[in-house]
Amino acid sequence: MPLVTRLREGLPVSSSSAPTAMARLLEVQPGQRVLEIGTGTGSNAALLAELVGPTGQVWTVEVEEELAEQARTRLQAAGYGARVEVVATDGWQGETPAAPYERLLATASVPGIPRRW
Ligand SMILES: C[S@@+](CC[C@H](N)C(=O)[O-])C[C@H]1O[C@@H](n2cnc3c(N)ncnc32)[C@H](O)[C@@H]1O
Repeated sequence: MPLVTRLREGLPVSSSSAPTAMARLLEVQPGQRVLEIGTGTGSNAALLAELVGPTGQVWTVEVEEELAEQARTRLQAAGYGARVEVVATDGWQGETPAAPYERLLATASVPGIPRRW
């Protein structure tokens, strides 16, 4: 089940996605450069880092600055600081941090697929 991790005015604004939904997004290979839109807790970014391994790199963007900072702290504490870069930005409107990538996945709701992705 998805777990709501952040409420604003009583409405959910961030959650840890259901593991069954996450599993379908984790089709990455060792050595790949991966961009995730929607860092949330950072747990999916940690899984991606395990899958791409020491020769790969993960960038993950989170529009909520406080959530980005919390995820960055957690990922560093868990030993993923070198392989995961957390960027506080709007993945829909903003520039992506280190294009090009071999995989891009969005765990945030987006109204379409921007050309720059
Ligand atoms: C379903 S949660 C992501 C779950 C996350 N992958 C994890 O492992 O916990 C979606 C996240 O996307 C963020 N988000 C929503 N719109 C966004 C955007 N345009 N750019 C970046 N992050 C966005 C939300 O703030 C929320 O934290």
